[in-house]
Amino acid sequence: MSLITISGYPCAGKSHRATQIKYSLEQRLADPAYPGPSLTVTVLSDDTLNIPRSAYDDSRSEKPARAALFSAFQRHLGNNRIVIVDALDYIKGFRYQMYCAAREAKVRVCTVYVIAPPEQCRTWNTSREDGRSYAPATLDNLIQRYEEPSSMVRWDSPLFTIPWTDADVPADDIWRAITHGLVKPPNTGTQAVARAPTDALHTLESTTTALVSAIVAAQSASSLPGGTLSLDVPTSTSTSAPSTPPVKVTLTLPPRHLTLSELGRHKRQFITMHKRAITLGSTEMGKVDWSEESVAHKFVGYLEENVGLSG
Ligand SMILES: Nc1ncnc2c1ncn2[C@@H]1O[C@H](COP(=O)(O)OP(=O)(O)OP(=O)(O)O)[C@@H](O)[C@H]1O
Repeated sequence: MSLITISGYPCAGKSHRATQIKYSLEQRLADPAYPGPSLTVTVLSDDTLNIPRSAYDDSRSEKPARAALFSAFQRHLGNNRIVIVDALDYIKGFRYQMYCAAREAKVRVCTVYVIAPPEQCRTWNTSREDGRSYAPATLDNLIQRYEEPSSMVRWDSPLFTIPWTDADVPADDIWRAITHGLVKPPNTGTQAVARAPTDALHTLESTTTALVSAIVAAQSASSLPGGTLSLDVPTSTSTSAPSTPPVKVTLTLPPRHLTLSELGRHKRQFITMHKRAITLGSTEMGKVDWSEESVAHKFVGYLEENVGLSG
């Protein structure tokens, strides 16, 4: 019935907030002053799935961990549940993917951004007594790669921001969002299809090519390598109908210049991975949405994961 996605730096206090939110929701569910259907609140986290913090030490172990979280989330999305995904959820593409699945399941969504300064996260990580600390280098790396949620994008909104200094969570606002907020119907952009559309391969090729060209152009226009790039990716729709805006993406790159051949290699790998899904209708991460916007965001997520680690 509802999805609450928690996102924040490692050791920023996400589980602490998830516990507060769960408690506040359960209080309201038991209170006749808040009439409504009978719901259960389920928290999904690395801990409930027995994923150790060391899974984030490298991309080989991180990917299956994320896939496990995503499939647990899909299994739990149901009519009588409020699902709280208490995880790093630091990749924009991953939050987008959960949002698409939630819309497909016609559930209400909201995102909770748990904020703590890096220094505070390091302190809490060091003083942690539950044996669930991150390796210091992993913690720093995750903070560096963290993609902040934004209330300006539909997959992160409504967005509730909780600073580390706040004693409480905005329980009433969260309650309203997930019990009375708009249930967005699946649209052409988020509807997963049983079979890929016939132009899926073309979309894969053209969107990834456009994105690679936009990265190359942005790199040559910038004096410093790396950093965060905001790109407009032209799509076939925006090219043929100028009133349709290009897809806007933000991409965080490692501090070095990416060559066209490296980007081309990642593009080919991404296409190969997804070609299989054209025939199967899904990947290990679930059904595939073949819209140009979705492909662009997925490719951005793929590049951020793979380019950052291959340098
Ligand atoms: N607001 C807070 N005040 C005091 N200590 C806190 C606060 N938030 C978190 N901590 C401490 O930081 C540590 C990690 O907290 P928590 O598990 O909530 O963080 P997390 O973001 O869920 O971590 P992870 O990234 O490992 O999932 C715990 O030892 C906890 O006591």
